[in-house]
Amino acid sequence: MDARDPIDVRYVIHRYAAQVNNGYVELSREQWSELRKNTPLTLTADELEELRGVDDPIDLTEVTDIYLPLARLLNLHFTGSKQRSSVLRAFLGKSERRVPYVLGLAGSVAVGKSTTARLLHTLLARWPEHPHVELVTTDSFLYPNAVLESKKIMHRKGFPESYDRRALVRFVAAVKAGTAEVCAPVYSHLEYDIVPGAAQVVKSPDILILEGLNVLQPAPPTSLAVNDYFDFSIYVDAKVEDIRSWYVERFHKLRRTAFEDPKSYFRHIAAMSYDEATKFAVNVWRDINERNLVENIAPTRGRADLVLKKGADHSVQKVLLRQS
Ligand SMILES: Nc1ncnc2c1ncn2[C@@H]1O[C@H](COP(=O)(O)OP(=O)(O)O)[C@@H](O)[C@H]1O
Ligand SMILES: CC(C)(COP(=O)(O)O)[C@@H](O)C(=O)NCCC(=O)O
Repeated sequence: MDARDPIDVRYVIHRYAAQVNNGYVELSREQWSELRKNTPLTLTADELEELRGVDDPIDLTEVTDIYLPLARLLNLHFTGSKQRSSVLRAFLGKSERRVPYVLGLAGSVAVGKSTTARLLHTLLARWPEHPHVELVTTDSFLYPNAVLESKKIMHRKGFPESYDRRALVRFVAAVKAGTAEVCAPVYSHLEYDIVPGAAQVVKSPDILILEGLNVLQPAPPTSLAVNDYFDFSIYVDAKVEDIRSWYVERFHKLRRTAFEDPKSYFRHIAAMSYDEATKFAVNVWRDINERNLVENIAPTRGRADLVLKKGADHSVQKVLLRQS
């Protein structure tokens, strides 16, 4: 074909545009919020108060504009995957089997993943078909501090090597396979460690939400990654400078609340002055969390099906949705 052929030129422009957007369609907050259509708000302000994380200013407008369109999209996608799985079973001449739908949720420390995860947990469980939804955070699969210390990687908590990746993959595979009860360990933010002997029992959910820093990390060669089991994935994104200030502000909030608990790993921080605590938080952010964000987490953003881009005030300003 002649390179100057107008059709060919359009094709080239289309290819270029797709490359620029990396396969995503980008929607402004206004465009996205219109996609709520008639999805009902099933949450009260008091219930939202219970779900939001420390220092997360989320309100019902954010739920209506951002999370209801997302719940609608997930409902359509969930229905589509159920149909695809039925078609496959019918083709194989096998009886129907419920295959759990797995939703991955990634992003930096302090970006607000846990609020998003808890909110989706509640909204999805309130769909008319009342699916059984379970939420698991990947901190459950961090190695205990004693193991991190023996590996000399205590300062790398949250980096890919600080997780028992195989145990996490085995856990998700067992849930996906329809196992009646699958146990996950339990992590305590207060004690900053795995709780010995404690377990979260996941009982054959219709939907599993798996939230964590590294859920979009690719697998080493010849291994499987947790995201191989995902039906849909979301990355919560914001500017590094904004997340840094959210981390430090939250640290000060925790200093006056959780850190005052005698069981808190960070109880010595409660006795520090404001300036000392700021210095401590800024150092932890810079040496651990920002480094992990830049080196490991942000590079996985392009693997997500949907990216929620937050502005400095924590509200979602843009949504990127993968088209294919
Ligand atoms: N040291 C801490 N003590 C008590 N709670 C904490 C501590 N660090 C984080 N949290 C809480 O744990 C949850 C997960 O935090 P994090 O991993 O930073 O993810 P995100 O902010 O994206 O939800 C949040 O609800 C946060 O408020
Ligand atoms: C526990 C975390 C690694 C998050 O784990 P996730 O559930 O995302 O796998 C993180 O909240 C954390 O504690 N990071 C270590 C550095 C810090 O204390 O901020």
